[in-house]
Amino acid sequence: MSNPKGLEGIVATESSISSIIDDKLTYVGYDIDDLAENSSFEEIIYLLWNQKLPTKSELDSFKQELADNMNVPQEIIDHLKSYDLKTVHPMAAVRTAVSMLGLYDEEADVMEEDANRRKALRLQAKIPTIVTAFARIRKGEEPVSPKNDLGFAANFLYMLKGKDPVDIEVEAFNKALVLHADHELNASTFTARVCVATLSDVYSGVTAAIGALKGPLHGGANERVMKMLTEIGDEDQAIDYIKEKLANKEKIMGMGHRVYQNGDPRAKHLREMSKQLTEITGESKWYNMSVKIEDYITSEKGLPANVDFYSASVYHSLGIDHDLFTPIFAVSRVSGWLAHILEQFANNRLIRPRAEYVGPSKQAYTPINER
Ligand SMILES: CC(=O)SCCNC(=O)CCNC(=O)[C@H](O)C(C)(C)COP(=O)(O)OP(=O)(O)OC[C@H]1O[C@@H](n2cnc3c(N)ncnc32)[C@H](O)[C@@H]1OP(=O)(O)O
Ligand SMILES: O=C([O-])CC(=O)C(=O)O
Repeated sequence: MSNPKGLEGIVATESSISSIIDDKLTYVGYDIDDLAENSSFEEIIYLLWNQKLPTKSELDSFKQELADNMNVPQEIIDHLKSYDLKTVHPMAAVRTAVSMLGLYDEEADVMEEDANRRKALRLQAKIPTIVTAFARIRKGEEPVSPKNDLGFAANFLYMLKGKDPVDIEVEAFNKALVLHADHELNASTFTARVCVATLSDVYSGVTAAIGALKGPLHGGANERVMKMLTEIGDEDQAIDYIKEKLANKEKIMGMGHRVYQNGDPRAKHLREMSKQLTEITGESKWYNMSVKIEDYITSEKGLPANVDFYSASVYHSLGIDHDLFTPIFAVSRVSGWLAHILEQFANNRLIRPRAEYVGPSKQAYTPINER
């Protein structure tokens, strides 16, 4: 039995949602560079779920449907308020609240395609409300209801900060959402597909995926990148800090990728945004430090920056708390998870690989009082 560690290189399914071929990323065949420059995040969700770009009227009504579904049940807000607000990580809060959402959805266990699509829309619309409500509650502030006339990216920033965001913030945040939306069979998407392939429900699939995204080898890296930059503090200290980490065999967060050999095509967009935004905030040191680290790791270890590396200084420049970076990843990636869940249901078979047994064999059983 062949057994590549971490399933490296194994093709586990067919998919028509996104592809990574020769270091190029496409969503439904559209190059990520074109989408990043031109699309709204709502257009991307529509594309991933329907395998086509929307017309203007399709997009308008899709945006309206999302805006109409953003409110979450008061019971969930009350539940968020009941957590230990000093210690609970927002990613754990979101994972729990998304699972709870299923309890308040009458269609949670209805398995028809139309019902699954309706649930997908409700989930996509409500996750930003959950993330921003928790962010405010733990600061002693009341959650802010979404504004029906704002787009998805603007609404997130509005609900987070309680004031209308400026255009450059909305533009940057929208682009970050577009860049994080889907990524072939990454660990959290695979988790979602494995979960629903048992014919479990959409809420279970997304809850499982959030759990997988939370880890530092996956979506949790973006928060750790900012922790590292903050620890370094001064750009002149960056290389010494990195050398020490490498000498201790520690990984540099935001660097390296299982699939890309010559660089993650999303990183250059985030790098440019980081440059622009840190100039505006007067904190170019975060960008300069990141460039130094990237150059060093790339030349010393041949490892490219991944999507999590520059997103850290982008979100920091937007005034977002560092432990919200991974929940924001989930706000975007849920669009991809849901697309994959719908695709899995459309052509389902249980996902059940094998393990190569390497434990002891032919053991003689010893009764408990003789051990
Ligand atoms: C959205 C995302 O999920 S993007 C990824 C986010 N995660 C991170 O940024 C965490 C840091 N990066 C990593 O841990 C890895 O590069 C991963 C998890 C992304 C990919 O890992 P894998 O393909 O499994 O590679 P693996 O971890 O086996 O590393 C291979 C070699 O490169 C080294 N390496 C890989 N990434 C790094 C890194 N970031 N820093 C230092 N060394 C690294 C490993 O130590 C290992 O070296 P060795 O062969 O001498 O033992
Ligand atoms: O594809 C991966 O392994 C991780 C990643 O970059 C993503 O999920 O965006």
